[in-house]
Amino acid sequence: MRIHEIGEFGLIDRLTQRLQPPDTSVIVGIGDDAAVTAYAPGHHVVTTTDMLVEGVHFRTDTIDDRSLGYKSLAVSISDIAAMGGRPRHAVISLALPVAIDVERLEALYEGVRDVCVAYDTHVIGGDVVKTDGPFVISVTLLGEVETGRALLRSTARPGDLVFVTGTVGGSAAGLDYIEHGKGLDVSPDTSDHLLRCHQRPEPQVRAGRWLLASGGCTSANDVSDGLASELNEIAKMSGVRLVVQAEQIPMHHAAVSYAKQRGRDPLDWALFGGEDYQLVGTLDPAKAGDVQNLFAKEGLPLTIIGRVVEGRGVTLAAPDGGEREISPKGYNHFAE
Ligand SMILES: Nc1ncnc2c1ncn2[C@@H]1O[C@H](COP(=O)(O)OP(=O)(O)O)[C@@H](O)[C@H]1O
Ligand SMILES: Cc1ncc(C[n+]2csc(CCOP(=O)(O)OP(=O)(O)O)c2C)c(N)n1
Ligand SMILES: [Mg+2]
Ligand SMILES: [Mg+2]
Ligand SMILES: [Mg+2]
Repeated sequence: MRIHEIGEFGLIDRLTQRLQPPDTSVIVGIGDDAAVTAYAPGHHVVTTTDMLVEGVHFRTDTIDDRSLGYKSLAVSISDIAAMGGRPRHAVISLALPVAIDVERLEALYEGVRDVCVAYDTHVIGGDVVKTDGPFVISVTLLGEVETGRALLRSTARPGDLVFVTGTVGGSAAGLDYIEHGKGLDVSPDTSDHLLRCHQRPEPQVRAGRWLLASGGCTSANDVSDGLASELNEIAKMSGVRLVVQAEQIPMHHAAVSYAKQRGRDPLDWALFGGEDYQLVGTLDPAKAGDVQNLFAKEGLPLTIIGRVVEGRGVTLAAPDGGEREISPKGYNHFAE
């Protein structure tokens, strides 16, 4: 069905029908000039926004519409997780080429509902406009964090340990598989994992909440542009140098085995690929053991990959003792 058959308001009705009902934090939801929301006492509001543009962030051959809906919010939920917060309310704006099928947008909103249910988030409004350009999805997400407790990029200190949650490199491996992997003999387990990493990233809200609660996390950032870029952000904003051991960087065996089939170094995907939506940051060395025990008890993977020293920049150390500088190369929208 074409959008002109139901009009702007018909479309909004069809899409918002797919969302979960609002909770008591939504005082005025979809339907009025603006939404009114309540936040828990003793909390600050955490706000983040990101755009996804067809051709830049996705194509119809790289992701299905329902996963795209899921991922559109997941990338913003990840930023709230990196602040140690809880996601609460989302605003979604769509710039739509007039020929786009309504059914595609309905599938998109089923994915939006899936991720909202999984992360206890409510869509409280949005906007739809037509465009002669590409399909654009813009998400603004509001969350909450205990007053004065947000995890920052700027507070790592010499002596701290560097950690990363989960595994990295899987999303870039997934995109490579979509674009180049079809003729290769890749096991279903491997392709399932890589596709899931790229198309259905799971933002690390629980990890962020435990990092905050532990009192042992001295800085955090989420991995959207690649580990190299995110580590450099922490180093720059904290005025320190991070020394990372290459062989400690956690990569899933699916990404490692697929890289071998492609004749690629999986470490390049981990460092420079991006879209892993894991958390990277630093721990107070006196509390790092407790944080590791806590994460083990909660079944949340966390790996120590290096340490913080005086200076600036990021060093990658190899097992043979060799060291090289890791520039903030990664996904950069305006790189040459
Ligand atoms: N057009 C803009 N106007 C104002 N602030 C912006 C703009 N684009 C990005 N920022 C801010 O710059 C910072 C870094 O952005 P970005 O690298 O996109 O962060 P992230 O990778 O976590 O999404 C954020 O605080 C973001 O809000
Ligand atoms: C078709 C397609 N090409 C390339 C990519 C890879 N890619 C696009 S944007 C991006 C980085 C993350 O997006 P960005 O807008 O920089 O998010 P932010 O850092 O603001 O969170 C990556 C790795 C992709 N996902 N899909
Ligand atoms: Mg951003
Ligand atoms: Mg971020
Ligand atoms: Mg980016």
